[in-house]
Amino acid sequence: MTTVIKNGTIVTADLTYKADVLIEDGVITEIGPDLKGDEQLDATGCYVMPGGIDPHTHLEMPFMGTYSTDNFESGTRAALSGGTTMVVDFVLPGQGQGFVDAMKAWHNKSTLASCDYSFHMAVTWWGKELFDEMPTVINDHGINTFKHFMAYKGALMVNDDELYASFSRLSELGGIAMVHAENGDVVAELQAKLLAEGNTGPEAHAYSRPPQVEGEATNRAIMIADMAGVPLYVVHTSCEEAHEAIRRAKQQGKRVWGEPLIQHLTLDESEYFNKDWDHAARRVMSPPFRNKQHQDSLWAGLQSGSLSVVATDHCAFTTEQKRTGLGDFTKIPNGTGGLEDRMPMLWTHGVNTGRLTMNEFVAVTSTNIAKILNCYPTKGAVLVGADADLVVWDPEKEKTITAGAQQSAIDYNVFEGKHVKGLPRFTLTRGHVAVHDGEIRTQEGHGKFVKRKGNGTVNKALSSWKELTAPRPVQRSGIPASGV
Ligand SMILES: NC(=O)NCCC(=O)O
Ligand SMILES: [Zn+2]
Ligand SMILES: [Zn+2]
Repeated sequence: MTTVIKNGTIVTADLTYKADVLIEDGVITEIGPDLKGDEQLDATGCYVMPGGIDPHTHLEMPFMGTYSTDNFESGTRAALSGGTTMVVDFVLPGQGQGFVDAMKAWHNKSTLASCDYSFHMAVTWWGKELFDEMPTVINDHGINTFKHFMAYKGALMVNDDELYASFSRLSELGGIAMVHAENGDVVAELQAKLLAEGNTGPEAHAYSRPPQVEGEATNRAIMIADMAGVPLYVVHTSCEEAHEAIRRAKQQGKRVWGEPLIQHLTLDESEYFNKDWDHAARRVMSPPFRNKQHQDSLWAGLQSGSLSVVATDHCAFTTEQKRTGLGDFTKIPNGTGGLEDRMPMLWTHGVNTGRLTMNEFVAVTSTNIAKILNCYPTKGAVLVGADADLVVWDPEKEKTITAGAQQSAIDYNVFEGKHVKGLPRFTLTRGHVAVHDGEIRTQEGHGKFVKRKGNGTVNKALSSWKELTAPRPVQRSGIPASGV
């Protein structure tokens, strides 16, 4: 069966033009005028764009004594409802657990997915077993990105020697290093001090994680990655201090990308001062929301290209789960939702305000990350041969975000009451129409795992440069280089 999207305007990261799109067996087979298909989707007045890719989710994640509530079923349903057609989740090995063993658990959970997905691997400890397993993870299992937590001391955090060892191995193997960049030692000290002083509420979560802890760790990760010779992707960049470090590194030719979240772009720290404990605790995430100056810095980074991708870090906990931290803010499970709202919120606050062009919107929600992760143009493109992961975007469609109407399984929404203009009319996942003019038609299990090869173009360029500039002995006449 063929499907044709008719009368729309195609918007990609670099082009805007009128054409129909023909789809067969989940793939785009023709783009042009007056196409015909068995099923017809009317895109009059709409933009036909690559479906969103959210490269940062935690679905059914074991964390802080509980599991995040959205799993691959509700999480991918929420994604598709908001125009996102691929998610990338993090495999988290336990202490002493191997990569491959941990990956099996994630493959089991993800059979519920209704859109395509991929995995990053987390490096939560370091040792010979992981050193030996890294090649098979990249070459046989299709995971080329490895995340390191510089925070969550005593749990997921790794130290600088472990960072350097893992980054160096990734450099050899053509992988990409990722970091959650916060100085976990300083955070732990600040948490203890705040609690001792009687600061127990959710606002103390923000006090314990000032921009400096993020700026310091971001800069440290950049320098360690540079010494190891590996490209670096910094997740949830939330403040000017971290952005500044990334901007400077990019200007120096270092291969570094920064990822702001839609939450940090549109919600601010005043949320933590709300008198309602539940309201504030529901918004506890790391790094915390910041003030307007930091938000302006993030927007400017997206406009100028110093920041590359907008994600969600979707890690949703119910109010009941958040209440574990009543009386002690350090026990509030860290994480917020956003999968369904990322695209409409970014369109509303980015494109509708003139901060982003439509093409920039496509770049930061889909195409840039597809290139970074090495799955472009199968994903992130409107091209013949690409997967038909598409969103038919209606710029006139409006709604007010409410938890009552959301797909996520939790009982609130951090964007509650926000009005958005710009929503999907149709969302297609490999040709299957999962959202049909407001009706959700997702198919549990339709999603497939996306394997991603290592040694992408940036790895190749960086390793050529590192080889060219590597330390070499000076040849001196009469003195053997070996010193004997
Ligand atoms: N961000 C957050 O608070 N929770 C999810 C885990 C992480 O990414 O740090
Ligand atoms: Zn994180
Ligand atoms: Zn995360």
